[in-house]
Amino acid sequence: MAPDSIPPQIGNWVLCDCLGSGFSGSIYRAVNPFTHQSAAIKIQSVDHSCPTNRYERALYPSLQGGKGMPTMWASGVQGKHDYLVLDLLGPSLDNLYRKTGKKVMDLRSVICIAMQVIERLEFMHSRDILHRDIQLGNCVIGLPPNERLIYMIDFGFSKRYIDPTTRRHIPDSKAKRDFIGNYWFTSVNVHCRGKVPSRRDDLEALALMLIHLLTPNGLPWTRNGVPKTEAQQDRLIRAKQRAKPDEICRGLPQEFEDFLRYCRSLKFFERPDYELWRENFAKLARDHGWHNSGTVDEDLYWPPRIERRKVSNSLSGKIADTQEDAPHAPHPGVHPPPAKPTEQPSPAKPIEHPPTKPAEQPPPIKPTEQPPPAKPTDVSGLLDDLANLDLNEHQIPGARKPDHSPGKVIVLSSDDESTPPQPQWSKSVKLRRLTKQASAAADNTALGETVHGFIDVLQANRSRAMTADGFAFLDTLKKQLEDPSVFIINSKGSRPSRTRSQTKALEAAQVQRTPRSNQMLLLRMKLEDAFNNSQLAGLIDEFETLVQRNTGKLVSKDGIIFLEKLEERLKGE
Ligand SMILES: Nc1ncnc2c1ncn2[C@@H]1O[C@H](COP(=O)(O)OP(=O)(O)OP(=O)(O)O)[C@@H](O)[C@H]1O
Repeated sequence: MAPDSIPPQIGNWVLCDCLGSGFSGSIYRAVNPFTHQSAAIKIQSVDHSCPTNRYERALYPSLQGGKGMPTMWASGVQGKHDYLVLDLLGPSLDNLYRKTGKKVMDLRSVICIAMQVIERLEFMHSRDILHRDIQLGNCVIGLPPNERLIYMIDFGFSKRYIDPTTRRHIPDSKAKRDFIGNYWFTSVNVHCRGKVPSRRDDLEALALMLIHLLTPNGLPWTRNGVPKTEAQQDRLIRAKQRAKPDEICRGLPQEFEDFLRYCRSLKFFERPDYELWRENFAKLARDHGWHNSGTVDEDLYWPPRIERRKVSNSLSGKIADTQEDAPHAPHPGVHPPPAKPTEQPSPAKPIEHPPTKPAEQPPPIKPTEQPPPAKPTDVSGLLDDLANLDLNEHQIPGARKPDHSPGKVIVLSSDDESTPPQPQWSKSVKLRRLTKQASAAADNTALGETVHGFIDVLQANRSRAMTADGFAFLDTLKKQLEDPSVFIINSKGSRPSRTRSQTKALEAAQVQRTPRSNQMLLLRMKLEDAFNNSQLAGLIDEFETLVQRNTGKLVSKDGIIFLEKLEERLKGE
């Protein structure tokens, strides 16, 4: 049952058991009393600092109808609760893997996962969307009869990489950026080098996930759990960056090392050859005598049926591990603490959106019933395995345990937020409030207002130093501006571009100045020339980099002028 702070019914959906909670909120099984349809409802406080439900809501329509993409049946805001109603699905690969109690997963299952997830990513990418948080917990299987199908979930960090208006790929940037993703599988380029994620990075995360599944005790940098201090994070980054493909893939079929190398060889803009890699993995399966695997995704056996001789052929030395029935060594990692909803429900009317396209849906069940058990199939052994799996217990995984997943990470900055001195506190509170306002802003004018408030806060304090809260505010601003599917561009926001001679005059003026203020001046010029929200977001990114480099992260007078100009641009003044 939902806690008191969450109403027993949201929209047309009566809440039942809690399925899990994560970074952004909680997920409940829910039933529509009128149609008896069951679904999963993902609930997030509208005040959440990272409104991932809003981002997901904007992206889900583009993914509807795709194989292994959950259907969004409804969504809206009721009182303080932002909700998405999604297909009810089964356990995640993480749950299933741990349930087997093995140290490695059998090769056949890993190949099936590889082929299915490559297909999912191909589909997402064909719809212009990057997942950006590939991990075991975000791959789930369906409920019977779809228990062999892997679904992708959690698009809270996803992003369009093709601008819907210009149809251009997002630009690469040399500016160091904060990392979004998870500690374990996010690619080296994104996690360790601060690069902009693109299609290649989704695939690299998959490659690392597959290698992790085949490695006793997992990838080397995952063995100490999720880093809690900055020093631990740095150590993890170094270990990930240093690990050579041939070292982490030692003893595995060559395809896995080749796949990792292939992902790392891709250029930022390059389209991965999904078909080639599905075929490579299908061939690997055929080489092991798993002939049906040519048709790939129908062949996911779960939990893995260990075919001893075949696995031992290719994974010499690992077979002993796969057959071990000893209690499973904990699979290291950490989950972010579950978000505890604290808001009182409000009687506000829910806004429901009809689903774009109905998809395979588990048969409707009454609120108190458990979903039906797996039906017998003619695939030998599958039934036994599913019976052992105890799906009833695990299709409703409950609150996820700590220490089992790479968790979701948004590193905002290295600023120390702990125990701020007293005068800093009110600055911090104000900045957080502004961040909330920015994330709730519905147009550029409202965003401009928050920039105005931001300038006031910076100037009202004796120090114009940027704190972690300040960077968090700018990051929210960027996120709003970067995502055209979420954000509405203010029509007054466009402005005539400067003439060539004006630009020349400005360029001439800037050489008279010091190099750092040159850069800030240049940024101001670019601000005037920017013609869409996404460009403004890029400039805020550059602004942050410049401020980071300043001694004490001070915002210079030129920096304040930049912010004032930004406010003007947003308000269309
Ligand atoms: N459609 C669904 N059906 C059944 N269970 C689900 C569904 N979606 C999510 N879950 C469960 O809830 C958990 C959290 O879901 P999700 O990853 O979407 O939320 P999140 O708050 O973004 O979590 P995270 O912190 O992992 O990013 C999942 O791992 C899964 O166990």
